[in-house]
Amino acid sequence: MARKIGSRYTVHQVIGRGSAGTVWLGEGPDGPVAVKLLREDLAADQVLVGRFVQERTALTSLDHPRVVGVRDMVVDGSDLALVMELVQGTDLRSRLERDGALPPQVAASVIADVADGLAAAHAAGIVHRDVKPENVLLDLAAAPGPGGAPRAKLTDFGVARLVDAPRRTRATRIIGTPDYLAPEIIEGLEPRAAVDIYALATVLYELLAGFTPFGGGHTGAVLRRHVTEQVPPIPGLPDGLWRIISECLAKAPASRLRAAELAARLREQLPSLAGLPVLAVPSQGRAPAEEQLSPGEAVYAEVDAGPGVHKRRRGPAVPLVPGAAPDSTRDTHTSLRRPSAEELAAYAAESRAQRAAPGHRRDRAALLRRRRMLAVLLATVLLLAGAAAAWTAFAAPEPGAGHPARPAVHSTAPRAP
Ligand SMILES: Nc1ncnc2c1ncn2[C@@H]1O[C@H](COP(=O)(O)OP(=O)(O)OP(=O)(O)O)[C@@H](O)[C@H]1O
Repeated sequence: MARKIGSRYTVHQVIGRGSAGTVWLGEGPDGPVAVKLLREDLAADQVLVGRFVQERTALTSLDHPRVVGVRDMVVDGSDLALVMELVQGTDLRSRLERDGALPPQVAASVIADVADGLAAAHAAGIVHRDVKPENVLLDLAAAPGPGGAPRAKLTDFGVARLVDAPRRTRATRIIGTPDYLAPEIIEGLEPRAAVDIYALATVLYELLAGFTPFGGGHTGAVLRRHVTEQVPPIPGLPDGLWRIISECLAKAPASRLRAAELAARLREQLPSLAGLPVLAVPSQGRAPAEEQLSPGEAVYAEVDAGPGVHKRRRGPAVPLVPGAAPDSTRDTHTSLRRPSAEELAAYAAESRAQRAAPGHRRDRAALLRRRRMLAVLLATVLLLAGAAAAWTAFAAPEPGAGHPARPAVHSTAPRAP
């Protein structure tokens, strides 16, 4: 069923749904387009409509091959629509769900593409603020890159900014997707370009390992890990790639690479990654349902959408606006209470205390004891094996002497007379 959007566009068919609206396949004066029709309750929000109009120039003028172009923004009666370049392909989340982790060269190439798009946006003063696999589209109509990697484009520029109207960005709330949130956002600082780098490095980690470095379990626990924990290493990951990931996941925003540097450093690695298979990484085993929250974590594990929603990792979308029904089957933007400075300090103290706790120390001591016993056992086995070999060599009887346990070795050469 065709439907008119403004005076210039017609939409025919739904091609996707997100938490902010529905994406349609459409037609405009210059050919096919994708039209994101924002939800009615968002379209009725006058503050949002005002921002929509305000942001029009910035968003429509961002023109880069690695960014899904916003062609137009339409405000028409109750319709609020973003008209976009149509990408023939799929999004990175669907690819991850279908195939699991990607070979290192393919992962690095996809992320280098997205970093190029981010570099253009950052140069134009635009921070994305919601970089995640859902917002990376794979252009399957374009010729593939190194190792057959699909060409990637970053989308949803500005949607987080638009919906993030002033009344929703009270100092006490965070909007974003917990697994990809930079620590400084959790700590209440203004999001700058470095938050996109942190989120993109998290996506790179996820493409390589099959899971995000700090995700899993309760939202409160995820946020605490971003602020207090070190990035878990990925076994078998080449050093060059690991260094890039660690630099971009630095807790201090100023220590992270810039987008253009990230793209260049990843491309330098591509030749050495050729032919490497998908890494076999054991999962972190953070089961969402069973994880027990510490008292500190419970403090900010509170989500607008209602009790229980934050317990799911990949469940129905958490809507951007309280009360709206999620219309996607995927975890997406989350609005949650930002912890105060005191709560964060309490978190760090809790983490330290947990590490120093007698139980933790007992576990560690038991582990060390087990390791020592194993080492002693191994040394004994080696010693015995060595002794047996020596005995075998020295105690071997002379040819012809015979030995009850060992047959003599007879030479087949004719004996000298
Ligand atoms: N420009 C486009 N061309 C082709 N398909 C698109 C385009 N934009 C979005 N889509 C498709 O529509 C789906 C929904 O996109 P949308 O941006 O609304 O949601 P999302 O990013 O998955 O979630 P959220 O908006 O909640 O973050 C995407 O998964 C993608 O498959």
